[in-house]
Amino acid sequence: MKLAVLGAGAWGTALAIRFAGQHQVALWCRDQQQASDMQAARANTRYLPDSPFPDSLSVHADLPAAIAGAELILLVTPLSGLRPTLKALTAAGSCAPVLWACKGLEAGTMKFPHQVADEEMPADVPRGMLSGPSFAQEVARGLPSAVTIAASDADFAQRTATALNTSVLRLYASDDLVGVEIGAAVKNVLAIAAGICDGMNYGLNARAALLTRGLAEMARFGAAQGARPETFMGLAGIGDLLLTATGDLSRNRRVGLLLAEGLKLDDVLKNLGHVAEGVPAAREVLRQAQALGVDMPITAGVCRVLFDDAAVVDVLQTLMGRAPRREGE
Ligand SMILES: NC(=O)C1=CN([C@@H]2O[C@H](COP(=O)(O)OP(=O)(O)OC[C@H]3O[C@@H](n4cnc5c(N)ncnc54)[C@H](O)[C@@H]3O)[C@@H](O)[C@H]2O)C=CC1
Ligand SMILES: O=C(CO)COP(=O)(O)O
Repeated sequence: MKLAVLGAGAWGTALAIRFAGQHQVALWCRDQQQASDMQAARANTRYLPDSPFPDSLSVHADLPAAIAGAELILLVTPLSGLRPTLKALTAAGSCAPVLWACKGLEAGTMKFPHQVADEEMPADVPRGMLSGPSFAQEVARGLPSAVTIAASDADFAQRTATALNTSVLRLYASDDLVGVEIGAAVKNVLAIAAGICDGMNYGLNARAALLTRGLAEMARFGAAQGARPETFMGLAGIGDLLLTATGDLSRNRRVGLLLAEGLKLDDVLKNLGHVAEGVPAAREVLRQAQALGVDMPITAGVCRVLFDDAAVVDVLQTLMGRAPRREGE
């Protein structure tokens, strides 16, 4: 199959390398200089210096050239690039199916990626999301991983999972697109919380409680939007939550660790050198939860630390001071 991967950060590059083992892959990078550098080095020296490009991977700075003849487009910019990139695809007359791999809700609109896609893509073009526990560095190195392809069109999800499956990247199919998108957005917020918790040395008990109650929050938010409960027990729910909240390769967890050291958010983001989707997602998830009347105390606490300069000890006191309740609530 001929694939186009749009976005040459860590994740787009890792997916391009992985799928180039079996397919012809065109990797699009919006920056001409970075594209030339990658072409010359046959590697993404900025994000994945130790993972050389297979011969079947070509690099492009020109979008129409990258998507020419593509049978499937993987859109792997940060979430802020989803709408502009979909607009550019539509302007270029593309009607190839699209899978996005960016995680979050659109900043300012609270929209899920599929809602943005519904606004920007022709209605009949198949679309969905690739998500799940997958650090770019490990996927690029060919370490074993498993992720989910979700689409409202179950046949499209299954066909695409079958076509892209490799011996080191196992693909599962799901038709719960909104559930998978919610897992992806909320787990990043919870990974920031886990980083704060570990950075403050609150202990392993605290982290286990935080993640369990965080998962309950994720599932409540999902239930209010018609997602299936079992999705949150799957790769794109608890799977990605465990990885991101406990794995030190996570940028979102790192945000939390640095905040716990006392750094201000602006300095944290400057130091990171990568996108941390949990930061904009926290605000959008909380706004949407409030609009739906869903209680998300951990997300609210993360927002207080991120945007209101609240002291972590005060947020902890608020969380621990809540009235006892039944665990299923
Ligand atoms: N890195 C990882 O392990 C994983 C990342 N993701 C998701 O993939 C998305 C991308 O993440 P990374 O590649 O890791 O980010 P990154 O921070 O490594 O790189 C982002 C890249 O996107 C480029 N970019 C920014 N806006 C753009 C736009 N409008 N059009 C084209 N390119 C644009 C930047 O120049 C940069 O090269 C995020 O939503 C992230 O949550 C998902 C799974 C794993
Ligand atoms: O989504 C990811 C792994 O599945 C990557 O998480 P971070 O963006 O926190 O690094």
